Amino acid sequence: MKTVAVLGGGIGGLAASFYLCKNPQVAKVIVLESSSRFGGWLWSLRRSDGAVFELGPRGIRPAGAVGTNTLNMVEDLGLEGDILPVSYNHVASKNRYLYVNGQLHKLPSGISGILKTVPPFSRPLLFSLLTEILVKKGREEDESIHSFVSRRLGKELADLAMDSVCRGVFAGDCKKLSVRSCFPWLYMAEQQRGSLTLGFLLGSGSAPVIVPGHLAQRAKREAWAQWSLKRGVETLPESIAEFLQQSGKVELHRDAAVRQIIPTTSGWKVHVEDGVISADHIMSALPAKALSCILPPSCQGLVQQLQDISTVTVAVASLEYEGSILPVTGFGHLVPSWEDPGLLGIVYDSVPFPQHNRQTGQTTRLTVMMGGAWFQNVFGAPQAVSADSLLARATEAVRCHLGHCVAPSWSNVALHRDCIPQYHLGHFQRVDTMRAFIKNNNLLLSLIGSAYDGVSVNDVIFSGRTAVAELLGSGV
Ligand SMILES: Cc1cc2nc3c(=O)[nH]c(=O)nc-3n(C[C@H](O)[C@H](O)[C@H](O)COP(=O)(O)OP(=O)(O)OC[C@H]3O[C@@H](n4cnc5c(N)ncnc54)[C@H](O)[C@@H]3O)c2cc1C
Ligand SMILES: C=CC1=C(C)c2cc3[nH]c(cc4nc(cc5[nH]c(cc1n2)c(C)c5CCC(=O)O)C(CCC(=O)O)=C4C)c(C)c3C=C
Repeated sequence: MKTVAVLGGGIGGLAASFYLCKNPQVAKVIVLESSSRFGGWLWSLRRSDGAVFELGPRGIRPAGAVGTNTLNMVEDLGLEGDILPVSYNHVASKNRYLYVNGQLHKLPSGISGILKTVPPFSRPLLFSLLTEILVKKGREEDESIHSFVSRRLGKELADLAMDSVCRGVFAGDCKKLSVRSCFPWLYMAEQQRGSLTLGFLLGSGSAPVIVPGHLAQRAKREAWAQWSLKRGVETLPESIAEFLQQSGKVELHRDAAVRQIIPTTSGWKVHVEDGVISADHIMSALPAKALSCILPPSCQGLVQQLQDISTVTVAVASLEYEGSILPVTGFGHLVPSWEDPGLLGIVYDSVPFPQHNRQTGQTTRLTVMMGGAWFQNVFGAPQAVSADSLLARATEAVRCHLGHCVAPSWSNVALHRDCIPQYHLGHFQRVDTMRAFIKNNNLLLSLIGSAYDGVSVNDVIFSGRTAVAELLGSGV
């Protein structure tokens, strides 16, 4: 019977513990989290008047195997009654904007959208998609997202669309991010079908098969594009923690920073501030740098690779306005890096999730996100930036982009240091090298969380499930 130490109580560590806990081969799970709360970046600021402001993820996509897997977990936790779905027909799914040349532009959607020229683009999307079929397959093992999309679909789509999408998923620079690691389905479509258009039409890659439960079937039937929970997405880690607590098999430790881990002949010694814990196996759901700092010198090969995975800092300004202030309606808008490097975009939170508005009176909730890969250049060192200057920058963006000059009635600024890993060129090799090091040195260690195999909440939960299946050799 195994004792497994799970390092990190973000959604990755909690998801791994959830799957471990359900497996009869596991006797005990010890979760060690350095901060005073579980959930990591899943963080919902709840006000006493009922308003909810998401400081991290705000909507989770149900699509694909990883989306189905998360919904199965949500159903298992009994959270079905708390779900807030947003369907593909909802205005928040249909209307997404780019802020280009000082104006908001609705992105093309539906068949008619790809047939005509829609500004800021200079030709119909269909033209780029058809000519793409004739483009030769790339020969590089990896390529930046910008280079890949320029080569296949043209520089305009790379500069406008992909530049913005990378800021809205990785807060990152598409000229540095790896297409193979950030968008594996794009890479696979070219590899297997020789074209993104054909890959999209005919399918490519081999997705794992996850049997959908009732909730995932409902999501498909009702065509959900994304979902949240009544009291915010933080309800998910809270419910997992409650489930783990009730299992009787799991010890949950907050304020328990792991200082060092040392391999022994049969497992590990895990050093925390006030003692040492023995474990047969470690699942690390820590940020890559945090893991690199606690490994012993004998793991130098692993330490260097972990340190090479960089991260970026994002400032999140949550703003509440009285009344309905938006000139357009939709999910929000993204800003390409050449338009304004420091301002990533604005999410119109009250459009997809009006249920999170204050219960009395009409309000508009917005989130302005700033920094990312451009943080240092635009704002300077994160530790020296004041919340007031970030708030001023955020309200200025609302004035400039949305034409609303009145100050917000409530605001909150959060600085998320090193919150999102950057899968730069060669990331897949780094991850392969690390896993080979672990295998060759017989280390009883699994690497999970956003640093390796995908940054979305779904990917991170799935990484926990995969690690447990690999450890215990069975379905979970
Ligand atoms: C602003 C923002 C918006 C996002 N939006 C979306 C979105 O819309 N959709 C989506 O799918 N994803 C989104 N994401 C991404 C997603 O939220 C993250 O990738 C995911 O939550 C990462 O989970 P994790 O468990 O891997 O890491 P983390 O949440 O970073 O958890 C790691 C944990 O380890 C702990 N820790 C660190 N060092 C130690 C130590 N020495 N000992 C013990 N514990 C330690 C930390 O305190 C933390 O709790 C967003 C992220 C951010 C920051
Ligand atoms: C720190 C990372 C992120 C920032 C900054 C961010 C800002 C931001 N995002 C949107 C719009 C969308 N984001 C979507 C999904 C999504 N966003 C992030 C991270 C950040 N977003 C992640 C990790 C994901 C999950 C991606 C996945 O594969 O599931 C979506 C949904 C995507 C879709 O349905 O196609 C939208 C839309 C804006 C406007 C914004 C503003 C700065």
